[in-house]
Amino acid sequence: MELGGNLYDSQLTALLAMLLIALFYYCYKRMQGRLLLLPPGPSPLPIIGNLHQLGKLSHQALHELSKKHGEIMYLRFGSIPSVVVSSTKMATQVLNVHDHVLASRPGVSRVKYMLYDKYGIAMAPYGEHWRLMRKICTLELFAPKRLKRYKDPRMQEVCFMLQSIYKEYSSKPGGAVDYTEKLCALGMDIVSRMLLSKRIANSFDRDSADFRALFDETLALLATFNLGDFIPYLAWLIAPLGQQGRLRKVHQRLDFVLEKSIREHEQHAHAKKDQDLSNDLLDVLLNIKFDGVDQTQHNLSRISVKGVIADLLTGGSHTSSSTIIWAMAELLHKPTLLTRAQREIDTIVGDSRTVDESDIPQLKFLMAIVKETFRLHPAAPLLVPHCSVETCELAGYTIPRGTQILVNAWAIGRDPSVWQNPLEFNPDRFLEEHIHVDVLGHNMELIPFGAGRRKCPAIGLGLCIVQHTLACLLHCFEWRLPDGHKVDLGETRKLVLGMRKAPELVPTPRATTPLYMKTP
Ligand code: HEM
Repeated sequence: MELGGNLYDSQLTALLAMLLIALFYYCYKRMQGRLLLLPPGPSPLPIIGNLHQLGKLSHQALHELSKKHGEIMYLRFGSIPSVVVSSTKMATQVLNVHDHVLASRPGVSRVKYMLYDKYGIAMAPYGEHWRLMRKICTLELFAPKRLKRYKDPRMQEVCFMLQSIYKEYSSKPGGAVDYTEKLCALGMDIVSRMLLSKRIANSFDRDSADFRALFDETLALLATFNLGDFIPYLAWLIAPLGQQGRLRKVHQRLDFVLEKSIREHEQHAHAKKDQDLSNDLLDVLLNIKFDGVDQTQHNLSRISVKGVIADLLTGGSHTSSSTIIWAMAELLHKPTLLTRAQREIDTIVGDSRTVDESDIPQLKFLMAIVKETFRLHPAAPLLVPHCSVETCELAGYTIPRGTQILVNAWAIGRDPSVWQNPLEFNPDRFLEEHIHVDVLGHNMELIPFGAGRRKCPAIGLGLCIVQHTLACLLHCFEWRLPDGHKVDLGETRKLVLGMRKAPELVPTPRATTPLYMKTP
């Protein structure tokens, strides 16, 4: 009893001490805020700051707040000082004018546990390591020559998906098909074949099935809201029981699977060289040598190889599929657009072959549909958080060092001062008034891949997967909603921006459905 009482007293004292420290820190930050000219924003509460104002769809909540507080706002998420920008002008300041000081990433404890923290690319702080990783991605992994080399596996995966839609149609003509799961599997398998030469979604081998389950668990854990990420000094107190342990366990399993893949690749490296077999991206990473500070040649460290692979699987798998799912939903919502897109594809491609990636530049309306989808439904509505490496001035306000910067690409895509009838899905705007706007980061009004130093290094690949897959779906099948159904364009936010309820769709093969698809 005595021992229990003492333990209780000491826990209570520790808690009170923590709360006092938190209160002191809160007062100190408020005073500091008054001394510095910080951007305007809603008043924070002690300890949690503005977390209570985020809701489930933080991009929407921040958009609403920006209507009141302006295009640049200062908030605190727990103990994380944050600036949110919501206009083309401010995005230009962040991603172009001050890009060199705002191109770092904030540390998030879950990423430390789950992925490889600063050793990969996506969450690496701005500095030498990130520069090296970025160079490798740009010159080695996603260079146009390399992308061309992986065209066949991409085409095979798209055909595999179309075939599986046809199979499901044949087994229950007139019934809805699970096309969203097929698209998610497609996104994963295109990336995993490029990276590891194997499918992790559509595979019957046990290792791949384990990999997929593990990967899904990793993504789910990364997407879970965790108060401890925002109030790290109280994380031990508020983390759900056992969560840290679970994160560590999943990471250990992921590490084991990646380690196994690396060992297999190392074992086959010599045989591949001898037989001149084509390399996957893991082979490329394992073969990379770079100049160390002492001008000697070093291999990329093992933890960096695993970090980059984990980042590419995470960043590359669901981004493309969610965009295609949104595009299909918008087209079913406005079937005249769907028919127009099919007519265009039929004219360019005809009915004797499937769409090839090289057809895309001629499919102007299809490209406009994809841009319009990116405008209204960017997969990463707040991009990936940036962070300031030093104190700087933005639009006359002070942005202290270590501030998290969020760019609300979702809000910018709906800004009525840029887009006429912004909420209307109207691809024609990209054939008329906004014909010169691209998604490559040149035009700040449309930045689904970000812009500046940290923009997505795989824009070419992401765009190609979305445009080509969408064209194939429209070319091979007629699509309709089940009788009595309507499209619900509500959102949900996991790691990427998804549909609250993706519509069920019923396919019917078209005259253009290739014969090979119909043969078992
Ligand atoms: C439709 C598809 C995609 C979209 C919309 C998309 C979007 C984005 C966005 C918004 C960012 C953050 C930009 C910023 O911080 O300012 C990003 C970063 C990144 N993306 Fe993508 N992405 C897509 C596909 C892919 C694919 C297929 C891969 C790889 C296989 C990939 C790998 C990465 C990586 C590694 C980063 C981090 C770059 C860095 O921090 O330097 N993405 N992407």
